[in-house]
Amino acid sequence: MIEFRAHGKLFVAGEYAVVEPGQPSVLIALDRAITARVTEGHGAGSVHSQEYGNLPLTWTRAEDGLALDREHHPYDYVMATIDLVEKLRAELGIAPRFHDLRIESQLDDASGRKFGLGSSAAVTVATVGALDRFYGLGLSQRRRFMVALLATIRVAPRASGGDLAASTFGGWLRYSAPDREALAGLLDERSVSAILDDEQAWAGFDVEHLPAPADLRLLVGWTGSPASTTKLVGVVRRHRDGDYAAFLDASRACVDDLTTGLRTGDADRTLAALRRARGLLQGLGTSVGSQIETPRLATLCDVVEAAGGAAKPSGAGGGDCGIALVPTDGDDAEILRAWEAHDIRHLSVAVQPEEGTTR
Ligand SMILES: Nc1ncnc2c1ncn2[C@@H]1O[C@H](COP(=O)(O)OP(=O)(O)O)[C@@H](O)[C@H]1O
Ligand SMILES: C[C@@](O)(CCOP(=O)(O)OP(=O)(O)O)CC(=O)O
Repeated sequence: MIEFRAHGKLFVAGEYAVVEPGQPSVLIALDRAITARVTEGHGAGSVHSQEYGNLPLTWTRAEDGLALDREHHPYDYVMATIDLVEKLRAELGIAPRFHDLRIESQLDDASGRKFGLGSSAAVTVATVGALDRFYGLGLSQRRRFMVALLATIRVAPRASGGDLAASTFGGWLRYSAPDREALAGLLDERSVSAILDDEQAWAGFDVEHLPAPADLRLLVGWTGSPASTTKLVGVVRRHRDGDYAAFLDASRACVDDLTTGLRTGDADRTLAALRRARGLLQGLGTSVGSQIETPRLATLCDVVEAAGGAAKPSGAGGGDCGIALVPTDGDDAEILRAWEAHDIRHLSVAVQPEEGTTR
């Protein structure tokens, strides 16, 4: 049996700005993953996951591609990924086979509730990885990311792909996105292989490992289910005015500072950059009239500040996780007690070490 694990993620800085091609962000991969296991299928393909309840998703082949059971399942991340990988397989002249894919997630709790740890990205990267091995496509790590992003564009055209990068490359990462609108256009016109080979099409995409912060510990708290990320990104899009350009500049400067803090092992600079990143998201929320930092996320952060650390919402906000960095000689117990008193759930996650190189 073939198995592939892909990790969850959290944004550290650069959210919202990162949806613009070339705008930098910082992310971490987490030691919680989604596993995709694949075996030979017979007469049809299937996908089993708690996400689909008791009814597996099934597909067969039609003359012009895959024939999906759309009545029971929407065209989701897994299906978009299978569709794209099958297209690439055909382009490479590899014979078609059916496969049964089994997905297992550590990114939800027992009831299937999501913590905002990047399950859509992890399931996409895990599916690409498992099918790459199943068909022997020989994709490099970088190409697996690219295929995952092309599949994601079909489902969430505005997503930055930062979560896919964290899931693919692991560790602490600096990431900026290519132009997904342009890539979406190319997907209608050209073969997948031609797009993967065209360096120009990926302008803006950059990913680089960063060292973990010196003398700082990571803490993550979950504040409850958020508003829809797609909706929040849409709200920000509709408010792109003069302030937005200033926000992008400030976000870049902040991410650059964070990058320097990490690279030079400067804990004070790293903490200061995280605080600035929190302020930028607060300002963005105010300027678009949408709450990115909810009252509970504010409490999560304030508790950490009072204990000498720095914290901010991670990702789109409106709920979900806050991320904190605290000096290693500080008292975590005090923070965790205060979080608990405010009904903020501490998630015991750690950073998943980097895998391979990003080049
Ligand atoms: N275990 C899984 N099996 C199949 N698909 C999954 C699984 N987990 C997540 N997904 C896909 O990802 C989507 C959730 O994405 P999203 O709401 O963005 O959550 P997250 O913030 O965790 O990425 C689901 O609707 C589904 O399409
Ligand atoms: C706003 C963003 O920059 C970050 C959103 O991060 P989240 O981690 O909150 O998103 P989902 O897991 O997909 O719900 C949008 C993006 O980068 O695509």
